[in-house]
Amino acid sequence: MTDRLAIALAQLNPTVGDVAGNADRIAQAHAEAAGQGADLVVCPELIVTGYPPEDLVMRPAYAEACRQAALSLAALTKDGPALLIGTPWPGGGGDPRPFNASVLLVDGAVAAVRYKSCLPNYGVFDEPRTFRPGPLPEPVEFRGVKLGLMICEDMWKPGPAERLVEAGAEILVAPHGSPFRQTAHAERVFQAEARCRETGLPVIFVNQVGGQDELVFDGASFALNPGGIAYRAPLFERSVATTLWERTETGWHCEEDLSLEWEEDDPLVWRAVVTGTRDYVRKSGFESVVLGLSGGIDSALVAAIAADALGPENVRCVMLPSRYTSEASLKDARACAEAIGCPYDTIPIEPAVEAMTGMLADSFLGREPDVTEENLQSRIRGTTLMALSNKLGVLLLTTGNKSEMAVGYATLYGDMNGAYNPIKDVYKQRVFELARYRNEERPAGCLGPEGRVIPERIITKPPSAELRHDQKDEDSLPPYPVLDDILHGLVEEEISVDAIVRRGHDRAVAERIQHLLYLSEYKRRQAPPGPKVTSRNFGRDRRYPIVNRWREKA
Ligand SMILES: Nc1ncnc2c1ncn2[C@@H]1O[C@H](COP(=O)(O)OP(=O)(O)OC[C@H]2O[C@@H]([n+]3cccc(C(=O)O)c3)[C@H](O)[C@@H]2O)[C@@H](O)[C@H]1O
Ligand SMILES: Nc1ncnc2c1ncn2[C@@H]1O[C@H](COP(=O)(O)OP(=O)(O)OP(=O)(O)O)[C@@H](O)[C@H]1O
Repeated sequence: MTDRLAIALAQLNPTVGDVAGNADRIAQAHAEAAGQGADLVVCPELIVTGYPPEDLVMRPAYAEACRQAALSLAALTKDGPALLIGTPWPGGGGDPRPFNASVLLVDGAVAAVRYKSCLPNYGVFDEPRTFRPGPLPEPVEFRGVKLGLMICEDMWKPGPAERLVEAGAEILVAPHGSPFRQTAHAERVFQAEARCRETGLPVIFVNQVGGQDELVFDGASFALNPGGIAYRAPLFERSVATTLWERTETGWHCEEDLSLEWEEDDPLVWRAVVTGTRDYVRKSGFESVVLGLSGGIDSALVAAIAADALGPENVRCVMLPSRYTSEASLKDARACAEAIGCPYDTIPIEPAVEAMTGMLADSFLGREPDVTEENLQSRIRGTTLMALSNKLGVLLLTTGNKSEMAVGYATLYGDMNGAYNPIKDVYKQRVFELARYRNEERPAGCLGPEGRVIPERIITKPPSAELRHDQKDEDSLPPYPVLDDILHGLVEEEISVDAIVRRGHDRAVAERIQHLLYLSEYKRRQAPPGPKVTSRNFGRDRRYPIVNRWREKA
């Protein structure tokens, strides 16, 4: 039995499906932790496969490859620290779903395997679909110390911790695959404190970092003593840090090191969208991106995010002017590209607009120009940008904010073309806030320049799609503060139209926004993915039917 333990929190960035690469990442972390004098290295949930692996884990060959990779890592522990790693663990019996397991490797062998018992089935999670639940966990013994393993959701319910303390656990260890949303830190610490209070035991929380499709993992691992947080790991960065533990009269305690503070609000959201963009592009095998830079706020913000993610030299900005593009837009787009330091081209779309208009003249005979002609310009831009993507081997970023995507204010196969949308989960009001924030501060890990990156006029002028003369967004939509508040009510809060009217909104406006929200589900299902930053994104978090005649009256 030992009275001291050095436990490394390995906050790693795996790539889903890259089993060999993830095993290497674990081995590297193990070597670093060995250098720090660690006795045990704790990795995030399902680190061998990367979280969330979705239906992939139901392929027997995949689950078995993960298990084998986990077993082969035991060799590292012969002459080094022990390892706690997460992997799917096939269960047999005709059920294609494996267990979501934590494997303790000690002295070159498997010392224990424990399964996750509470499988989350809400929000973005649907684990009962792909994993089978395990029994309530029993503690595992390491150097005479009983560790209580709570795999992610097992920390979010009282049952597993209660069982573990009854069975003699001395330290609770919680490997996590917990995605970012603005409220995540508070939620996680709240749950860990609750388990700590109920059991009197300290908690080690180790989370993944990096982007995976629409999810971004912020890390933010921590150690919690019954007296409060003892250690905080960095945000959004890979880190391997060894914490020192001592057995005292009142139980195990982590030596305090609170040198790191966690940021809140704008810096957090900024780093989330940057991390999501960087990892989507890089993990998909691309180095650089292209986007249409219109002189408006949305594309300017996307260019700044992409430059922070990939370096300005890897963000190609293209102005695609039409007859409606103002002098101001031309100047603003160029000034923005210069401020960020991105390559910048101009490709006028007028020749294509004339050619398409001529081609369609007979078919459109006798019909007045309408939104068709407006959308044609957007589609010509979309096609041009996809041609650049094909020829130059760069991904196209799309730029529709959450407010626009909510009401369908975007053109299918036009400005919705693209691989990834960094601001898909950012309401328009927040777009302005983030632009102001980034002009004042460059957050940690960002590759773009210091100082102002978005010219002031882009932030202060009224938003316009410039698809016809004198067009303003507010001709078709309520002012953004009104629109965003109604949308927040309908999407994040899921409150009734009645409740929105009681909040002070006009009934006809609230009903119209609800109608547009339901109506444009078909567009959102065809929209590119983008990083989740709110409590409810369009995607896994909010699953509404496309064909839907339900409308609620105030
Ligand atoms: N239920 C349904 N299921 C599947 N498809 C459905 C559908 N209803 C219509 N459609 C199809 O969708 C088409 C209509 O959609 P779409 O062609 O996109 O066009 P639509 O939604 O009619 O127009 C695009 C709107 O977005 C605005 N816009 C465009 C570009 C940029 C911006 C901006 O500020 O960022 C704003 C533009 O001013 C206009 O108000 C229909 O013609 C039909 O083909
Ligand atoms: N003249 C243009 N040159 C290049 N890209 C354009 C141009 N006009 C529109 N786009 C692209 O289409 C997207 C939709 O833009 P649009 O100007 O219609 O409305 P928006 O949502 O207000 O966006 P932004 O604020 O970037 O202007 C833009 O973000 C941009 O990527």
